[in-house]
Amino acid sequence: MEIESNTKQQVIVIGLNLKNNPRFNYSMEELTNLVTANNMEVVRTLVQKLDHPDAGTYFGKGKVTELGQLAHAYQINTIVANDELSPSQIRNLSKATGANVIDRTALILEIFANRARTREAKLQIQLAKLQYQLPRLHTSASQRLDQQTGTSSGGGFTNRGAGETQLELDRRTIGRKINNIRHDLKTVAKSDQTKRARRNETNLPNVALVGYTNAGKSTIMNQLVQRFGEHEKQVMVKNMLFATLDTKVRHLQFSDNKAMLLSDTIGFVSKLPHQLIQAFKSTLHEAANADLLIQVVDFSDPHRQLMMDTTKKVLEEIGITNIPMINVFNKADLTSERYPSFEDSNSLIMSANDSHSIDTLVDLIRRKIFKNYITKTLLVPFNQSSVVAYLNEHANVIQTNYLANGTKIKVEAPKEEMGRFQKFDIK
Ligand SMILES: Nc1nc2c(ncn2[C@@H]2O[C@H](COP(=O)(O)OP(=O)(O)OP(=O)(O)O)[C@@H](O)[C@H]2O)c(=O)[nH]1
Ligand SMILES: [Mg+2]
Repeated sequence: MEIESNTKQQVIVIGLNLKNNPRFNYSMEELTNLVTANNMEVVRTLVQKLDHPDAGTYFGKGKVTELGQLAHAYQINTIVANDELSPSQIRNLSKATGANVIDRTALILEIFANRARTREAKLQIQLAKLQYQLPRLHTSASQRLDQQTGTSSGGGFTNRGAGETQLELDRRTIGRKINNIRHDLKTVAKSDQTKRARRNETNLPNVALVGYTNAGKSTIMNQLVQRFGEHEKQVMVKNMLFATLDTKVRHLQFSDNKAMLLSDTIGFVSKLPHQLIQAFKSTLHEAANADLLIQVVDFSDPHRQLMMDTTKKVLEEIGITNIPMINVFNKADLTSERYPSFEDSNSLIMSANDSHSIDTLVDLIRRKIFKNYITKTLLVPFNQSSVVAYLNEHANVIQTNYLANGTKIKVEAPKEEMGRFQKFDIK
């Protein structure tokens, strides 16, 4: 549900531009989007150029004073920092400004906590939050963060009363909770593995949509499911960061009896908290096992190259390398670019809302994943009609003729599959 803008919590965002980082503006813009995604509103932005963050207060002394004055003048009681801060930086900055200080990691964890829907996603985010809180147990800022999160997400320790939660949070309790969650996650992972094994048995090509959050992955998934899958299996699309938090796999069936599995995955963002990397790893099995990755990029975003770099980095971080990838430069309808068109043979400029674009994308995907298909003409004796029936059901039958000595059938199938019918081969 949307909350009216006047009820949004107003915040000041702060960031350090270390050594004139060329990605700095992009990361500040991203932070603003993350703040908005967490139903808060950026009122002011304050940045400082430094070579290193101040070990005690993140910003340098003069800037901290300026921040305190700004917070006072605008009556803002929450400050969001663009980096992960140490517990003492949070404590000192909070004390010096009189405001609650949240760092980028806590913000992302908070968004995830509010979005998580499935049991696995909820467990993963609880685990990440506990790992974040463990070294911060005694900071006043973490108390406030606990109080905020205590009311916002379901499941686990967070749905108890805020005061009670704080009292309970000693290291031992957290340690025990972490163990319990790990145990629960193993059980969930086991049932997922079974499902995955069942899917792998089908031997279908696996294609995964990956990329930066809000690029249009789920929209593309829905367009493809609508045409080639079961209509009712649409996934959620929303104009917000991290709309998708769990991988969804759909079976797509083409009219020529070829089929594939398509996975929609969680979106990426830069400087992903390391506590969340494991969560990403476990929800990205499908991408890790894919035969083809489709990287979806918001082509209308001026930072698209940095977003692609982010995707590359996150994929590397979670160990997904060496899988063939095509690029979909989506949302071209918001630009003056002609679409659908190819930037190069692996990069399609398109719009998910345009059916011609979707056709072109499907062609591209099919060219990549059905490379191993070959066409043969077979002559199957009439007493082996089950072979003809099998081919009609599982392969792409292009032409059938009934001759005196059997059924002549021109058929397209994967090379390995075709080997089984070699004895009927007449060409
Ligand atoms: N104009 C335009 N909007 C698009 C296009 N594709 C997607 N959108 C919109 O972009 C927003 C995000 O789309 P999603 O499909 O949810 O994006 P996503 O990549 O799945 O995002 P996450 O799940 O957060 O990673 C939605 O408001 C879509 O309607 C497009 O080609 N053109
Ligand atoms: Mg999505």
